[in-house]
Amino acid sequence: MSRAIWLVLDSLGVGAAPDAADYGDAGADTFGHVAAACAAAARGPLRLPNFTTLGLPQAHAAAHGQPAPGFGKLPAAAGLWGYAVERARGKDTPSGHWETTGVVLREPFGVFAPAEHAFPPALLQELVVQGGLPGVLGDCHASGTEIIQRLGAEHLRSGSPIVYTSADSVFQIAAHEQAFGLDCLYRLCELARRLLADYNIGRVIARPFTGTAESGFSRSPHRRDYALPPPAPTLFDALLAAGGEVVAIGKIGDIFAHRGVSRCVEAHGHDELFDATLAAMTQAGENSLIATNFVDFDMVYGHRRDVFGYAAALEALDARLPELLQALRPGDLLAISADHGCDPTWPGSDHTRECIPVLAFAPGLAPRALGRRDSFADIGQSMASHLGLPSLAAGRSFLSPA
Ligand SMILES: O=P(O)(O)O[C@H]1O[C@H](CO)[C@@H](O)[C@H]1O
Ligand SMILES: [Mn+2]
Ligand SMILES: [Mn+2]
Repeated sequence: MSRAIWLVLDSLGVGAAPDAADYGDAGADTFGHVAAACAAAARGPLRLPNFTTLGLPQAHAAAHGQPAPGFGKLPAAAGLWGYAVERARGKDTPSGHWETTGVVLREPFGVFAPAEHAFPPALLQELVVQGGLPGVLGDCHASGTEIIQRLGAEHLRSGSPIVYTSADSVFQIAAHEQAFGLDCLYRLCELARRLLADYNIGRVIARPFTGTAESGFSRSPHRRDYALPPPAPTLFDALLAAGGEVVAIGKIGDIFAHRGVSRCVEAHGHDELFDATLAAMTQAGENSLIATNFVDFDMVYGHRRDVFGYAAALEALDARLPELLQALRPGDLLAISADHGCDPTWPGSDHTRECIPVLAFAPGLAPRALGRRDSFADIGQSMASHLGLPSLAAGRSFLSPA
């Protein structure tokens, strides 16, 4: 009789991965650099008392070799804490989430090179013809908030949607929510998903925005991701097959292409996501997994290189952790991790190849250091073992005897 609650702090890396140099990310450290910026600023060091109880700064210190600035004397944690390296080659959201649930990607996703024209002309031509478009704008690597300011007015004049990508395996389409229409944008993304069948691109993402040239443009909350499904059964599939329940909160459903999910809960912003997690914890029965992705760390702060925004979001989530800890029942396992880094002090606007924190807490579980885990899959394997499921294809449980 058990339940698992898995919180993904999207992009909260705890230091460069051993192979970070292959990604141009040697020295990246999302948690450490946020902590360092705070310790050096008038606002003062990061205050994370509850994450410290769970072992987050301890996990960072283990991965990085020394405590982050502002975390000199680290107390003993009350749970299990360590860090994990990603076996899949990639630093994107689906690779990280899927590996955590037992599916290690053998072939990395395809990406579009940062050339003057990022996309193959034949692909764009098909999109224009089949989509009945006057043309497309963009066709480049870009930050999503920047490109709508740059091309939003031209999009309104021409009716041509803005297509762009990043170091992630994504084909993103930005269009005005009212002028272009949300349904038209979603349909266009479905077409793009079909046209990309041979390109192994992880996600097509609809990026609707609102506003005018005069007032400026801003993205609406109606983003929608069209992801490839995981190439093999995940922890979610295993739990469903065993008659359990999987509650996917926020982006989780999209990331798994809605496979292995019993119920999706839409929520925007960390407070809503947190509230939805608490609500699911009161409703979910035995043999259930509640998975929540806290996306703003990545989308609102990491990619935007907003280091103090990142810090404030961490502190805000920390302040709410006691509510969640109090909601844990005997038999519940809380696992907290991340999916990649997105160091807000790093050049550019892309993810960073980093180790992730591995935190686990359960009533009655003796605290312990987990050290370095060789795959994110150890987290899923541990949840599988906690839930009494057969072993997943990858990962070593840290709950079973070594
Ligand atoms: O700059 P925006 O549009 O937020 O893009 C970010 O979000 C996408 C999905 O994670 C990636 O392409 C990343 O670069
Ligand atoms: Mn992510
Ligand atoms: Mn991202």
